[in-house]
Amino acid sequence: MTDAGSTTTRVTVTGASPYDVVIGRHLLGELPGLIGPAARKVLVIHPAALAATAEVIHEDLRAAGYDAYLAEVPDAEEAKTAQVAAFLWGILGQLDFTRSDAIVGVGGGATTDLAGFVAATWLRGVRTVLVPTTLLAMVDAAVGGKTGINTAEGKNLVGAFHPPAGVLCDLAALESLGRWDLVAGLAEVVKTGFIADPQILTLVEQHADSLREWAGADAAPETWDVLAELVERSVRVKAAVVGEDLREAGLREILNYGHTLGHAIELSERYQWRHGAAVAVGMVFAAELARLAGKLPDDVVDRHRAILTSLGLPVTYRGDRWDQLLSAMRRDKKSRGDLLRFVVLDDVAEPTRLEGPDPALLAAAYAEISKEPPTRGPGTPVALGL
Ligand SMILES: NC(=O)c1ccc[n+]([C@@H]2O[C@H](COP(=O)([O-])OP(=O)(O)OC[C@H]3O[C@@H](n4cnc5c(N)ncnc54)[C@H](O)[C@@H]3O)[C@@H](O)[C@H]2O)c1
Ligand SMILES: O=C(O)C(=O)C[C@@H](O)[C@H](O)[C@H](O)COP(=O)(O)O
Ligand SMILES: [Zn+2]
Repeated sequence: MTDAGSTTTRVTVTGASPYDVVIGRHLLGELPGLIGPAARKVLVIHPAALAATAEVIHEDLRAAGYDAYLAEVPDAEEAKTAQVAAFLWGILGQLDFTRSDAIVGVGGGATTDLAGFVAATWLRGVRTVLVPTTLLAMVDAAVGGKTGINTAEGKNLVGAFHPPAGVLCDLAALESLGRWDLVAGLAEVVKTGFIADPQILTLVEQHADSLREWAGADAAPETWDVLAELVERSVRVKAAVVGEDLREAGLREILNYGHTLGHAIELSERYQWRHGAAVAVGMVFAAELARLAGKLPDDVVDRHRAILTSLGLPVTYRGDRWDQLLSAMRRDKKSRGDLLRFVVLDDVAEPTRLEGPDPALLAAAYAEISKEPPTRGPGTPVALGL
């Protein structure tokens, strides 16, 4: 237990409908204020793992005078399907939800992506408040209004830009978060460091051991303090970027660093790898690509491997999947026609784009990160990607 994050920080995301990302502890009391007086009905969407938190929210909202309802959805990527979205549309329809009503998403990034998507599409858009409960959702998924679901062909292929009315990052939620989910969230934190905030990289390098061994409620106060600073720094970067470019016309693409290959790996693994683990491999691939293109110095590529490995994140992927991965990467949202486009770095905090790289360059970069396919013997950890 700790009092880290006991002070409340508000980061405003600017744009047509500005909103606050609130970071602190014991924030649920802020929910009615964010939902606003116009709503009468509120649907609280959550996975089973967050049932107790969702029930507290449900009771609070009822006490505040709302007609509140709970909808439990499948865990993790199982939630990000057209079938689950349709299940929720059915509930909203049966409950006569109108445009003045609201949706609350409580959970990790998969839940907030789904809840945001359902809010974006119900009656072409209703108010949504997000309560992220994983590190990854606090620093990235719940902020910025990118919502979506997967299809059989790939990750997040269906979605909408629909900013929330507010985001509550209650750090106390991280007390119950498992070690590998914390580490997966750190991959996006490290991404933010490489694209925009070198101090994040320094902090992670200094505290990698205690972060990797995340002990939740039993973590040392110093580890909590570092985590609170990492959340705030990451949210500030994300807020600044999406405040300037909500619809990913240009600048926002930098947040996709490592995701071109990362999403292809997630598809290849049928979503049994954590998102952050796939993005970790994707960042090393992007770094190798930039190095081979004569952009990125060797030491920055080495720094990618060192920092990700120190957290226990993967930096290689099986060598026998290249054709499949290349084909999946063509459906990346940054592609334009036949042109594959990658976010790469010229240096730390100097993101740029590499457009239409030579296929031989891509294959050479992949050779730098590929390894033999794993043997699935007894004791081989599967399904983690970590
Ligand atoms: N929209 C965006 O801008 C954006 C950004 C980054 C990632 N994403 C998406 O976010 C998803 C990954 O998010 P994630 O890493 O949070 O995964 P997740 O939502 O699958 O959650 C990981 C696991 O943690 C559990 N969990 C959640 N909160 C918990 C808590 N407080 N205590 C214990 N267990 C808890 C969940 O039930 C789940 O099993 C991916 O679908 C990715 O595409 C979206
Ligand atoms: O907010 C963004 O923009 C991002 O790209 C953040 C990513 O971490 C996130 O995984 C996002 O969902 C990827 O978006 P996509 O457009 O590549 O599906
Ligand atoms: Zn991501």
